[in-house]
Amino acid sequence: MDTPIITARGLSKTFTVARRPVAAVTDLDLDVAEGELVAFLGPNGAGKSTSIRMLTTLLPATSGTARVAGYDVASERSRVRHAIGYVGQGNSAGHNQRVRDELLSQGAFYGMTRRDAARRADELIDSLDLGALAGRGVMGLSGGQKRRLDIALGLIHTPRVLFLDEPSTGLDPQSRANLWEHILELRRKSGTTVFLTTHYLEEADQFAERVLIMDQGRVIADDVASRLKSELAGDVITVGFGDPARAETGTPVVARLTGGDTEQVDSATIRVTAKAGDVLLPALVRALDEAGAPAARIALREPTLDDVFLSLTGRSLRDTGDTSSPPSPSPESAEPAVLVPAHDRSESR
Ligand SMILES: Nc1ncnc2c1ncn2[C@@H]1O[C@H](COP(=O)(O)OP(=O)(O)OP(=O)(O)O)[C@@H](O)[C@H]1O
Repeated sequence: MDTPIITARGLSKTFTVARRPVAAVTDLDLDVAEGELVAFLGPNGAGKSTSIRMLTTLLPATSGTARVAGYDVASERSRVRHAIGYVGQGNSAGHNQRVRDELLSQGAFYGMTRRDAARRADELIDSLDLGALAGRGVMGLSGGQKRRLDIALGLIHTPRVLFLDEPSTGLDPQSRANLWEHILELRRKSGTTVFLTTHYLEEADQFAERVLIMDQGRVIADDVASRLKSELAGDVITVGFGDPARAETGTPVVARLTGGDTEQVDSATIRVTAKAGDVLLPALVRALDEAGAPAARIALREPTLDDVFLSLTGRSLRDTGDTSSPPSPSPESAEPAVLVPAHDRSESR
């Protein structure tokens, strides 16, 4: 990798809650290349937002170091802030300006001339499909429209890196798909590095070039989604035998061929996980026939990132947190949706 645009070494954050230490992030090591699209995936409380908030200078680390766009997040905060865009979990609902004026104000925060800000605002209005809304008040926008505006606000100063904390949480599926189209299009055009957190497994799987899975403050997997799935989880094979006696005869055959632990679904159905299950299936069918326990039906499901999480932690991502609705932010973490360089409200923490 050429000089990474984001690096972290041993980055850690411990909060004190009711006089007890809470290790939110432990020893985060990270290298992100310029132009990469990286997703942080993990259950509620895994430490994703805390990591992003440290990388964006919103929160000082307890220990460790990080550099973003060539600058140290602790000693060169202002330079980091000028080089990055940050869109947090909140949204811009509280603002009462019109959409285009909101963008111009954001440009002014970054010290842009009015002319430059206007040119860039119009560019973003165009590429984020906000044209019909440019003269509308921010308050009246829908959730998806507000998120698109947030992203435009995060990009007004043409940052090299864009951090998005759960950009699509709370949006309906159509607005999520639309938002992603815009994120991908922006990337295609500008090559901006995008680092985001999400609860949605499918999003990370489909759009991220690299997925970091976080659990209990630690990164437990870091690779392209397809390799995580093929190497850390297997295909899920479900074999239905039609009757329990046949299942009893067939189960050891399935276990031997797949080398996996079989799991009983019901008295006549078992499930097992196996690598390259599609290659295994014909032999499995033959072996069961020969053993006198022919399968009545066989289903094969390719692994998901949830299976990866399950194989790494023994828990399902879907059980460990609500993946469909936004978590309520703790009062301590309440902050603006979009970072502006003038606000240093997290400095003292
Ligand atoms: N400001 C804070 N004060 C005290 N504890 C905090 C604070 N912010 C986060 N934590 C704790 O740190 C841990 C990690 O939280 P964090 O918000 O980083 O997780 P997350 O993976 O982003 O979760 P979510 O998906 O719910 O946003 C949790 O135990 C959380 O309660």
